[in-house]
Amino acid sequence: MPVERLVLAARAKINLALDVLFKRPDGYHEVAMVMQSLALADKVTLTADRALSVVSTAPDLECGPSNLAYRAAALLRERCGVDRGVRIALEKNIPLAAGLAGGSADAAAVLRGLNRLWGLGLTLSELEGVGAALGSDVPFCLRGGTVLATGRGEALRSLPALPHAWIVLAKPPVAVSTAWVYGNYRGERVTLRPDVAGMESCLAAGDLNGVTARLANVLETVTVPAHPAVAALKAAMLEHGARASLMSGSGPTVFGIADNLRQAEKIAAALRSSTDAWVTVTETAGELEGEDGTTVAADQA
Ligand SMILES: C[C@](O)(CO)[C@H](O)COP(=O)(O)OP(=O)(O)OC[C@H]1O[C@@H](n2ccc(N)nc2=O)[C@H](O)[C@@H]1O
Ligand SMILES: Nc1ncnc2c1ncn2[C@@H]1O[C@H](COP(=O)(O)OP(=O)(O)OP(=O)(O)O)[C@@H](O)[C@H]1O
Repeated sequence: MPVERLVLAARAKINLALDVLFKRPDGYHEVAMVMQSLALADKVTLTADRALSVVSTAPDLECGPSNLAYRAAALLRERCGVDRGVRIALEKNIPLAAGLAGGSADAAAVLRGLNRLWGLGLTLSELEGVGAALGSDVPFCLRGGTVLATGRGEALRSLPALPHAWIVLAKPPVAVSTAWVYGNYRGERVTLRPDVAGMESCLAAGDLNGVTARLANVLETVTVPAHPAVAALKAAMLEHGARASLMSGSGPTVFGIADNLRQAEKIAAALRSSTDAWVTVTETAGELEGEDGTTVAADQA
């Protein structure tokens, strides 16, 4: 029976390391990043339809042709000469404009799902190529796990999985534009560059302490002065017992690494008096592949 409906997890990411090497002639910045998937996820439901449409649980999110999930479906349809549509329902659990790649994760889930729903037979590497045309974080969101991303973020090499870690996320009530952060980046203001090679060695050795000791993100030099709440949250994470804390991506979300679930819940509870906070856990790429069990046929929908 052909698949008529698919339910996919669109997982959030954090950047364990983010270095900016130089500004390229095409306007993008050359980066070196260690990226990590989280269990925190939007739920993306794809239902076969004649037209292309998006609905979402987030009242502030534009669901028309500018939505990244819509753009992903439209681009794949055009590239593969498909004459069908799809109804995309987004249950948004990842906060918007947070530095957690929520939109990119939705786009990646749509590409992965439509590859099956429309029977396209594209490889992961072909899907990553389509994803790169939508945004620099989309190829990573397709692959998942623990990954070294270079180029503008689209050139990927999978790394040994980060040892399972409990993560606390806290987002100050401000939205940060990624383009603004890169546009205001000045390399000369950076005092601490991430040791990406050292972090890779720690991952190969399964050394979580070594990874946490090397967390660094040069984009903090742009976002923190504009939003002091980010620095305050980083300090609060440590004060309440996190092993380490860092801003994710272009921010403003801060993540902390906790020793266990109990401690993570305790840190999140303490932070919730002043801001939104979530507890989640790291995910491996294998856990992403295992989602086929959520497929439902049309008559069960
Ligand atoms: C901050 C990160 O989220 C870290 O993972 C990514 O580097 C950003 O990825 P993204 O949101 O998918 O970014 P894109 O949608 O490709 O680009 C948004 C804007 O950010 C800037 N940008 C992005 C990526 C990059 N390597 N250099 C840049 O200068 C560009 O001005 C671009 O117009
Ligand atoms: N499906 C989507 N989900 C969330 N945001 C979307 C989506 N489609 C388009 N957007 C737009 O993209 C902007 C950035 O949202 P997103 O949640 O992806 O940010 P982010 O977490 O900072 O991403 P990144 O870490 O990749 O820079 C939002 O302000 C929103 O207008």
